[in-house]
Amino acid sequence: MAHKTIVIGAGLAGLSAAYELVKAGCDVRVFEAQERVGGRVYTAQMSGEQYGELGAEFVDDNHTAIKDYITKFDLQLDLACQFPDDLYWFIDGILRNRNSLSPTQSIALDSLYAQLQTLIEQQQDPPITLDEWLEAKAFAPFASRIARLQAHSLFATDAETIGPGFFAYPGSDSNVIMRIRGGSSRLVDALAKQLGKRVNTGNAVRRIQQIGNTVIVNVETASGFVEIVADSAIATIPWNVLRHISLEIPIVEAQKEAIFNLPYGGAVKTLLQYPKSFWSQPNFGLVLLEGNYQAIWEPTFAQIGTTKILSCFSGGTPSLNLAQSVRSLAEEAVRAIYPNALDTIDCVSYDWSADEWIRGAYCYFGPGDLNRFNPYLTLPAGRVLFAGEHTAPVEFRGYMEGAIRSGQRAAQQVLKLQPTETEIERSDPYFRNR
Ligand SMILES: Cc1cc2nc3c(=O)[nH]c(=O)nc-3n(C[C@H](O)[C@H](O)[C@H](O)COP(=O)(O)OP(=O)(O)OC[C@H]3O[C@@H](n4cnc5c(N)ncnc54)[C@H](O)[C@@H]3O)c2cc1C
Repeated sequence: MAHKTIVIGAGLAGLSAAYELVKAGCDVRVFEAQERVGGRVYTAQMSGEQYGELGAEFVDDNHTAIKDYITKFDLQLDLACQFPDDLYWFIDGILRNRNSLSPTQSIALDSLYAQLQTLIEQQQDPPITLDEWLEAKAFAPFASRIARLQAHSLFATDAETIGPGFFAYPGSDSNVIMRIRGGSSRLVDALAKQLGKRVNTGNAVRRIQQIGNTVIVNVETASGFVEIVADSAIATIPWNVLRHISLEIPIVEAQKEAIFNLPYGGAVKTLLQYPKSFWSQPNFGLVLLEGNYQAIWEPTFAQIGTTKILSCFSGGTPSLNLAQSVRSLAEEAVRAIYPNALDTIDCVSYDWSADEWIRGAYCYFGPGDLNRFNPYLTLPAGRVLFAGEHTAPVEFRGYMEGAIRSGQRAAQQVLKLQPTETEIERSDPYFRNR
């Protein structure tokens, strides 16, 4: 009798875990609260057969696990940006990239990155916020502004809350970022197709219990609550959602504390569609700016059609104050850089903090929490394993790469579990014939 595993959540972590377990011969069922799979991967189709991403978009060159799946499922990658040339800062009304910074600005930035690198090398996790750390180190004002901007645009949080120990991990020092041709959802769809009817959407898990060696998961379906029994479970849902689910499992206090306290930033992504291009450089690039939206780029760079989309990203506290004005505020952000911007023809926007099954953008670590929580992110709680971007190796947290790696790691943890008594009983002819 095959080992039975319940996977909770059909984002990239859950789908990867399920896919790997099915390949290894396990009996897997995936329960997803929403009617669609993908979680924070969500491609929006816009007019003219163009598309943009409301969630995850960029694939870094060193993101090998996602690139392996992309190859395996016969998907293609398109170039999005090359660094340093395509990274711009719009500061004090001037659009600059690394080549056009003043010597003083360059030195300030080099000094910031060198100090952050030292934090990584020495595994330091100072018990102060990034804001306090910037003050304490007396960086030049330009470097501090860039760091605060990156807290919003990359980590979806504020310099006043994130710890410098976590902020130091920028994810990758990749020179190239790419995107999946046809949209990130293509990868989700490919994984879900492999799993077929094992994936149950519109099924929210409300309780996870372990009794003896059996895991019992309570699921809310369209026709009421059902209890599903298995040998193990993998919970891939964000911890700010998991903390609202009843957990009756053997879990150590420190891990519970991490589940209840791991913070998530906020993010809104607003896609503006324009009748044609109006910017100067061939690749709009990745433009970081201060204000309501802190990053703008063009997902249609390698797409066919004359219409163009700009992705406008708002992270941290500013993202919580956009309310109903997303379109006009995003248009305003674009006009700040390009006063001759055309009128938009379409707009789609998504607020990740308002999604009750995600409740934020991605996890971040407050002062001193990186070293405090790290040992408990992947620790099994009895026969319940944890996956999701928040449990990935630190440099891949907040990325699709992290979600996939975490799912693959949790699948390996399941495979290492000893057969339960139920399994032994089921496979023993004496028990089978009784
Ligand atoms: C705005 C934004 C931009 C991003 N940009 C990038 C990028 O450019 N590149 C990149 O690599 N990454 C990016 N990311 C991060 C990336 O999207 C995530 O790291 C990754 O998709 C997380 O996958 P996951 O499986 O861990 O979680 P999720 O995708 O959140 O999956 C968890 C699933 O669990 C479900 N769920 C929740 N509660 C329950 C329950 N009780 N019962 C059943 N199901 C439940 C949810 O509905 C969800 O589908 C971005 C994220 C956001 C929000």
